[in-house]
Amino acid sequence: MPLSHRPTLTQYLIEQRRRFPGASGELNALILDVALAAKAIARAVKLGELGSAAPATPAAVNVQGEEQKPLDVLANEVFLCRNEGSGTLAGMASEEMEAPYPIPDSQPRGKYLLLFDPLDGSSNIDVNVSVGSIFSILRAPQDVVDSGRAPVEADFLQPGAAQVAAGYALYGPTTMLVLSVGHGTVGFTLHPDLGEFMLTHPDLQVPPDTREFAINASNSRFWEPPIKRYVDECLAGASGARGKDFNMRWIASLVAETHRILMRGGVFMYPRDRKEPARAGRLRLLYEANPVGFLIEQAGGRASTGLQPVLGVRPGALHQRIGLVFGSRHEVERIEQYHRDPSEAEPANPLFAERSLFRA
Ligand SMILES: O=P(O)(O)OC[C@H]1O[C@](O)(COP(=O)(O)O)[C@@H](O)[C@@H]1O
Ligand SMILES: [Mg+2]
Ligand SMILES: [Mg+2]
Repeated sequence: MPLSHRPTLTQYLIEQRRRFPGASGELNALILDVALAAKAIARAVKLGELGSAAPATPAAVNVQGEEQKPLDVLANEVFLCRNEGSGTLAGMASEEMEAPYPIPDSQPRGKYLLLFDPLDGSSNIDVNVSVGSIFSILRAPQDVVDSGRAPVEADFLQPGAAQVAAGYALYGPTTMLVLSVGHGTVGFTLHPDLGEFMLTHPDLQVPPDTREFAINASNSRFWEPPIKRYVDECLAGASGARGKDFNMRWIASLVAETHRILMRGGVFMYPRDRKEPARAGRLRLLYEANPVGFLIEQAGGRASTGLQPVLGVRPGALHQRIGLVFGSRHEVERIEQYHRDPSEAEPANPLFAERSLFRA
């Protein structure tokens, strides 16, 4: 399609509002501010060592107990500054901050809550591999809107199914914005000269079947039996129970893995495991699992904890972690089936078990 005919993000949002009159202009304004934040972060990421994101000395540690990269801090600041004055928000919550961020009294308040992982996959920055930003938009509870009080943690603890919109920006060879406002999942590519996100992927669909899986295999000795079984069967390939060969990928950047799956299918697993029994998983429910789950399900895929749809989980804490499995529907359903049926949890064939590469 010629560039002149491609809708911009603004045109797409206006068109959505015309087709689905329930969507308000406030939501559009909020999404455009998030997109502007993404453009600023994309610019900082592209400058790399030439940019101004100075290393903290000593290295800062965030509420997750993880070392903060300078770009984590900068991306967080950009999200806060760009969105606090939008007039669309009652409050924000970030993976990088312990408590919710109240909108300053000097700024107008709105009816939405914005939750974000300002820079995802930040362990990849130094090696120049794709990173991204993930965001989730919820409605603030009515009493927050009516009273104008600052939202507290409990106001953010809504299941993923309640999301009004979710998306991510991917800072890769091209900068992309992938978005769902609840009517499918679409992708925009940032035109570097025009500075506009142009609609390039108007109807992303995750194919129901795949021969590609992604998991951090260094954790294999901690996996629970259903995941061990699934991965062993993939590795056994054409000679095993599945009767076909599989390919494996691991980028260690959730945004990049999600994007691959939206482009060509696949299954991603960061399941609950026995590595740190007190921790329910690696990924954060509110900033990672829910927005990714929303995008994947809106594209016809499936997102699960292994035991239940992730979008149905009622959060218990702002920084709650969770096991996550998502992607091509038939594979995710198979993994859920392995979780439901403990008698099937270990492979029956001893020869197959012996051959397993990842058996502890
Ligand atoms: O290093 P691991 O254990 O493979 O974990 C990788 C996972 O951690 C994350 O990087 C977590 O995100 P952050 O960079 O925002 O902390 C995910 O993007 C990715 O899937
Ligand atoms: Mg992350
Ligand atoms: Mg992060």
